[in-house]
Amino acid sequence: MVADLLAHASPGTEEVPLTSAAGRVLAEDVHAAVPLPVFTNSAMDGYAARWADVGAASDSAPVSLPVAEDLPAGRTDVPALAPGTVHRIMTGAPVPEGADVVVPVEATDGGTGTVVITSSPAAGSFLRHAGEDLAAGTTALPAGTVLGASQLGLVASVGRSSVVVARRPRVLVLSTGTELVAPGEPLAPGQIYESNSLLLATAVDAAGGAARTLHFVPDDVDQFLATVRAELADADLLITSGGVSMGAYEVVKDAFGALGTVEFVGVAMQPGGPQGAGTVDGVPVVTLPGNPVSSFVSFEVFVRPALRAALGITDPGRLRTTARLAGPLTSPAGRRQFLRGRYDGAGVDLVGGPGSHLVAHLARANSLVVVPEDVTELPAGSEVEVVLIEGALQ
Ligand SMILES: Nc1nc2c(c(=O)[nH]1)N[C@H]1C(S)=C(S)[C@@H](COP(=O)(O)OP(=O)(O)OC[C@H]3O[C@@H](n4cnc5c(N)ncnc54)[C@H](O)[C@@H]3O)O[C@H]1N2
Ligand code: MOO
Repeated sequence: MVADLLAHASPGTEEVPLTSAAGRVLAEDVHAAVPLPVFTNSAMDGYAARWADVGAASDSAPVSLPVAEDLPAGRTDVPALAPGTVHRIMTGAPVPEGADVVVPVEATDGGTGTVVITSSPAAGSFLRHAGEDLAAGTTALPAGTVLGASQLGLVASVGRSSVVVARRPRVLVLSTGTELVAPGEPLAPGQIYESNSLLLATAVDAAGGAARTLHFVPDDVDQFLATVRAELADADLLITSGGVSMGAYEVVKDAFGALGTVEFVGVAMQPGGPQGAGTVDGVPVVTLPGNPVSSFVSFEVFVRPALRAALGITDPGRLRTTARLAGPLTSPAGRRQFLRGRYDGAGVDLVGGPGSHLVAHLARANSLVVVPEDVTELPAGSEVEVVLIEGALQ
């Protein structure tokens, strides 16, 4: 449902300089305007030679040859190599026509007028051939690729200074709850610090969206609706937290329920049971439960993959693996449970219990352990499905 809502919320594309493209998602195929390597060049500092001239060199029968040219990296006029001569060459310099081997400087006396070569690598050694990494005209990166360090390095290597990327969906984040107080302020009895908006905004940004946090509101339907409606026009998605369960003061459910365009349901999962989704004034809305772990897990399960799919990311889900449970667990029948875990590459330890208020335990987790609806207990050593979340293996 969230994926369907967001599929129509894709906010188009924009061209950005490569220097501000980190983390963005390619909206075009990037073609290689040049091959990689751009030209055949040396992998070693040494001497470009003809193997026929140097192949037999040894300590007991060294080969002495005149050095015809000096080729530092960046030299653009490279004369061909005449038989019976060598060119001194540096790593990255173009290999001259006629050369079929580079003899590393360590196998020579390092001479500049004449060089004495005491051994030669096999014919063809230490040449990095034009196009062996990427042929000119082929696709360097397809649309849907997330641009991290190595991808940006590649795009720069084929000469591009800008790229067309998906615009970031603008995501409004709004927490509700009369008990909430901004961090840094004093707490009165019964009050707690508001944390979901920062948690969700950070998760939105990390998923590729552009979060804007509205000042959280108390459990007052009119104030809630006024706050939302004042901002909605500039948003591609609204995420709320809190106010969706069965209590007497469920501001989100009361306000949006009356509109008839947002559906509230109980999902057979834990945490994250009470959920809502729909549109308000035509803008997609997802209403997450207020318990912080429930908000986090709901975002992971429903919103993150939908947001990333809307951005055009080829593989929008988290990496999943199977791992052996360090200890036993129990799980309620009929609900898919997402327990917090710490995965070490082989096994997974549970971090805290199933309670959806356990934020300190959540912060120590690097994975979610998925327990299917029909499983009520598992012994230590069982294989479980593990979803790797931020910070996995770190
Ligand atoms: N009688 C029932 N009670 C509850 C049910 C139920 O089915 N029947 N479901 C429980 C489940 S499961 C969840 S999850 C919560 C969801 O409740 P709400 O979405 O209405 O959330 P709140 O009641 O507003 O808050 C729940 C909890 O989380 C704290 N909270 C809320 N917002 C924030 C925030 N921005 N930062 C930090 N902490 C927050 C809030 O203080 C509450 O402790 O309902 C159960 N109840
Ligand atoms: O199902 Mo609720 O989301 O755990 O506390």
